[in-house]
Amino acid sequence: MMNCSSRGKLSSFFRTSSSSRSACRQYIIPSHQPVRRLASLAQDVRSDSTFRIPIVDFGRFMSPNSPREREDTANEIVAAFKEVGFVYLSNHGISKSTTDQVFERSAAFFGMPMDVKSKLAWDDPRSNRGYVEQGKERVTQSSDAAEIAELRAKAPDSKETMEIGRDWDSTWKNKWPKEQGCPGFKSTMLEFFQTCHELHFQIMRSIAIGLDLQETFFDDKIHEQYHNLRLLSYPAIKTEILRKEGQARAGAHSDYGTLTLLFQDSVGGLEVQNPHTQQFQPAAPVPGTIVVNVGDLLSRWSNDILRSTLHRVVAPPATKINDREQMTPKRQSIAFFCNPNGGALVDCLPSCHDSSRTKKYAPVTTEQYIVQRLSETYNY
Ligand SMILES: O=C(O)CCC(=O)C(=O)O
Ligand SMILES: [Fe+2]
Repeated sequence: MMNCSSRGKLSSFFRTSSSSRSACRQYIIPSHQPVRRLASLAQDVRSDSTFRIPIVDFGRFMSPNSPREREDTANEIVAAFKEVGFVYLSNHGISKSTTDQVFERSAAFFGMPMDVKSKLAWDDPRSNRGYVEQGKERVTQSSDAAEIAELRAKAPDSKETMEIGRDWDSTWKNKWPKEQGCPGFKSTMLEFFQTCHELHFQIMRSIAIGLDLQETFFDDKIHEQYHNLRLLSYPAIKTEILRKEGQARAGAHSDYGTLTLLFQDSVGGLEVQNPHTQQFQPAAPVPGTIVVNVGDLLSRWSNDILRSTLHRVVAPPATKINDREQMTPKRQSIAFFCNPNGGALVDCLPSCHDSSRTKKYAPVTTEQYIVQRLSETYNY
């Protein structure tokens, strides 16, 4: 597997890809020279009937046929993030067997008895590690403590999660279950954490190119793995409960960091707000792809040129249990929340402001920003 020190040897990373296309190509040394260009806005996603989250073939970035193809792919990704804030990435280099194994170990974790999981409880937003039982988090855009507490009491998110951070942090320790309680859990999650970190690193390179920055602009600002791997489990629930006013598996929210890599099972229910009409549209699972979306810190870094788009998880088409009642099946997803380094100062990117577009936000460090957001939405 690739690590930070072997970043140059990307072809070996992609040899594990299921894509024969990427497997047989040679990695091309970055040749991008920044050129100032005006943002081009696609027009075809602006009505609800044409709204779509584009599918981008990331193999064309990682193992391109020409430097031009690589740059075109970077531009496609950035265009999607400007317009929609979301893309589906295909040929991303993470194999199906890897994600199957992560989903399987995640299901085994949530299947453990509650008293075992409770001993691993999440208890501090600075750590952001551990098990979160149903009702503890209410994702929302509100930052008013009283309003969030009321929402949490009335309509808590119907999900449980397990949060995992970098394992070598000197201050904060991951809360691992005992090996015999959930065999292979820790090693599977640690390997996946590294794999997702590496993919984030490459997507950020594509964003640098698409924003006319040096390709390596973000490298030393995102290499410390200040990320959060979140395993999500949404239990089966009567559909009528989910359809009540304000109820959802996860309420409408944006994510906090640079990018989120989202792996979902086949159940569905994820919806993304069309930023042009404010209507929520399904982001149905597309086999073999990862959903990637921009978070608030990257949006802020780019002076809102890249969109951090609201999304939520609601009831997908339901299964009937009798004439009157329907059941929404259980659902699993895995979100890898990518962040800049904790101490990185997120100040407007050089290519995102000039005399006609001034800086909208004060600089903030990643740590200040993320801890503030987490303390607002959790009850602990
Ligand atoms: O479960 C999903 O599909 C999305 C979860 C999500 O958006 C989040 O945890 O931030
Ligand atoms: Fe999210």
